Amino acid sequence: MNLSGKVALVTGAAQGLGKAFSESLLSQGAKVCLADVKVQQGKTTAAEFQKTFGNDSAFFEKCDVSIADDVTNVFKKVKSKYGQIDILVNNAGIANETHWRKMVDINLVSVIQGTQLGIEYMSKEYGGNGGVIINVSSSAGLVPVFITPVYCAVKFGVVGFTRSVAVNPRNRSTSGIRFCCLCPAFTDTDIIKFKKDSGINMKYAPKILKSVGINK
Ligand SMILES: NC(=O)c1ccc[n+]([C@@H]2O[C@H](COP(=O)([O-])OP(=O)(O)OC[C@H]3O[C@@H](n4cnc5c(N)ncnc54)[C@H](O)[C@@H]3O)[C@@H](O)[C@H]2O)c1
Ligand SMILES: CCCCC[C@H](O)/C=C/C=C\C=C\C=C\[C@@H](O)[C@@H](O)CCCC(=O)O
Repeated sequence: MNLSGKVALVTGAAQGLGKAFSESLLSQGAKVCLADVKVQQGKTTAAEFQKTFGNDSAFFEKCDVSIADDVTNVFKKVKSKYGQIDILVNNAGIANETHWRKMVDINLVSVIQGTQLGIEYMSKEYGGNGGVIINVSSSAGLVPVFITPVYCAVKFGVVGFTRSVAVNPRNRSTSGIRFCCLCPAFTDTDIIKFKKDSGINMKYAPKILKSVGINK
């Protein structure tokens, strides 16, 4: 696919799946804003991409998606630097059942805010070019996972929210935006290196991972 002339905003892009999505977009010609709360990792990733794809191809912006002003700010930054937004990937996420309110904010509330801002910036109805908004849920947004009930709840929420926005007749007819929800299965990134304070039952987590071929 040729994405030259297109501009993407990817949250949680410093590492893991967000980094991989960004690299794929860049390799197809898009410019990418890498938004993440991890400053050092984000800067390193941006420098790596600038070296491969060109200085103006990517930039890092510090953004904690659980802070509403940070999210508003990152959209403004992309618009002022690249002039438009065509592709939005609401990807940032954590797995932590202890700090579950924070997880709801990061994994669900920020996806809702990001999608609403995406519509504001991208919809043809408001002077944008249309495009695509991709919300990253999980296979755990489709099936129950007893060791992570809150993670499951928010990922089910992302699926329900995205599907509802996608079938809104107004969005379908006039926005020019496609709304997609990704539900990846286990992928070997930091999120499945369950930290001790994550509240995720370490007795069962490795067994579930092992059942899909990941030995942790
Ligand atoms: N790896 C898997 O098995 C898997 C499977 C299904 C879905 N997912 C989802 O994919 C997405 C990416 O996860 P990953 O696997 O790459 O894990 P990861 O931990 O490697 O990456 C998550 C990224 O999100 C960032 N992030 C966390 N909190 C943030 C915040 N408040 N503001 C901004 N950025 C923040 C992190 O700094 C990190 O760069 C998540 O939404 C996750 O739930 C992952
Ligand atoms: C444990 C979730 C942490 C986050 C990872 C991420 O989002 C990926 C989740 C993907 C899928 C999860 C599927 C879990 C299924 C289990 O409930 C169960 O069906 C597996 C049964 C294993 C067995 O005993 O055979």
